[in-house]
Amino acid sequence: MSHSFIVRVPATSANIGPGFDVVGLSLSLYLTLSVTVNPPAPGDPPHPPRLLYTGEGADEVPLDPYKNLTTRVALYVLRCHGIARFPANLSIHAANEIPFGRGLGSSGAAVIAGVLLADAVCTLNLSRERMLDFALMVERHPDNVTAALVGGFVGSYLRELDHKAEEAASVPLSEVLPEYPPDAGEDWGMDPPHPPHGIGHYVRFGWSESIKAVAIIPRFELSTAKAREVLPLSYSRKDLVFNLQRLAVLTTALGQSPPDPDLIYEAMKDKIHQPYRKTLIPGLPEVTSSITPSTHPGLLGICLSGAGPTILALATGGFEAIAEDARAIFKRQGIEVDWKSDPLATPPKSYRNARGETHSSCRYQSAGRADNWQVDSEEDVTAVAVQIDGQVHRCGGCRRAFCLHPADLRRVEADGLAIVKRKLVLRPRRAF
Ligand SMILES: Nc1ncnc2c1ncn2[C@@H]1O[C@H](COP(=O)(O)OP(=O)(O)O)[C@@H](O)[C@H]1O
Ligand SMILES: N[C@@H](CCOP(=O)(O)O)C(=O)O
Repeated sequence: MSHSFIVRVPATSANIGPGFDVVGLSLSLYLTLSVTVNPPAPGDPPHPPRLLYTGEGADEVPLDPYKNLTTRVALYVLRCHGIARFPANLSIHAANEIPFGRGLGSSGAAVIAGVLLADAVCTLNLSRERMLDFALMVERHPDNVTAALVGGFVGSYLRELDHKAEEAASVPLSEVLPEYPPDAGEDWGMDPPHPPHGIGHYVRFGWSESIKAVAIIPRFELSTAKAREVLPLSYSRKDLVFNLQRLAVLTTALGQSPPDPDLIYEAMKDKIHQPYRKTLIPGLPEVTSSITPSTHPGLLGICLSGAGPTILALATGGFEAIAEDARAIFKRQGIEVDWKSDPLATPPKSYRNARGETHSSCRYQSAGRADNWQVDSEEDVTAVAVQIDGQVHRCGGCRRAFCLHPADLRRVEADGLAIVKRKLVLRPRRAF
């Protein structure tokens, strides 16, 4: 019988000003993998994984599963579990809404999608923590991958490892994800470096429902690696204290209702990365200094998103004026931008399963096991199976239904997807 499931991973905005390499916020733009494993037809040899890619990055992303970031990460996770290859007759359609190299966590999402793909396709039953270990072997700052995996506004740190574990976690990326030569045989790249256990630790902060995000996205790419090269190796105590003071205030201030613009605007300033990146992003200092809560009512704070060049504004209103004025500043520098606000907004609701693990909200909630969900909110959850392109999709874990929060259910309905099975489950206590 054929088996299909969907993995859905959100974009993220890292740093939020002072939280360099520490905080991340998931956003409502997604990388979605529709995955099908078909049994081989009698007499047909099993075919290798087929990758189809649409949306952002489609013209540049490799479709060879041994070269594509998501499938290479999946293969790395499988090989750490002694599984040499993907299941036969695997087809993956990646539909991507996250632009590459803009500071919206496209690579973090691709890495998390690879870990979730491996987990679902070979039923590895990895815990959230173990998934994070694998992701952190590839993307070594935890801010994006953690927010992409668990959803919401999160802070994370990397545990201090003992010498042996430190060595294991510091192997060059080329050994974790080796480039596959064209003649790579089945055993090639086997026995990769395994991640130490418990590398990353995180906490989710509160988020005021009235705060929305506006992303102002310049039409040029800036690789995160390049934007990290311009950063110094050491900082003055004054600059470190400047950031620490603001970060401590920011993580609580963004959860308060109503949010306080004066407190948040100042708390989103930074002296650790943005001043050094302004050479790569003409217009950055003008945008962050001239768009303020007094010039733009509704604005709470404004910063570089991740390594840039996207600008992230947090606001309760006045989205268009913020974005259009930022556009005018960039235009004077000869840079065109696109901007998105609602539904690029509140972090998705998250769900907790019986083991207390939280999952980022997926439209079809399939990025993990859907068994025995405990729901964070008091709202009802509906279990559905949906039909996409004539195929019925169910949860990657229990394969019986997706568990949808009402907002996600409305989105499924708005997308016009055929819901082939539906059951209302009020705060489920056991698998259905
Ligand atoms: N969905 C994807 N599938 C495969 N590779 C991807 C995907 N998303 C991003 N990448 C890779 O990651 C690169 C961008 O990563 P990076 O420079 O860290 O920028 P950012 O994460 O801010 O978008 C892309 O150029 C591409 O090589
Ligand atoms: N903390 C990192 C975050 C990079 O995020 P990305 O979305 O640009 O990949 C940094 O600032 O370098």
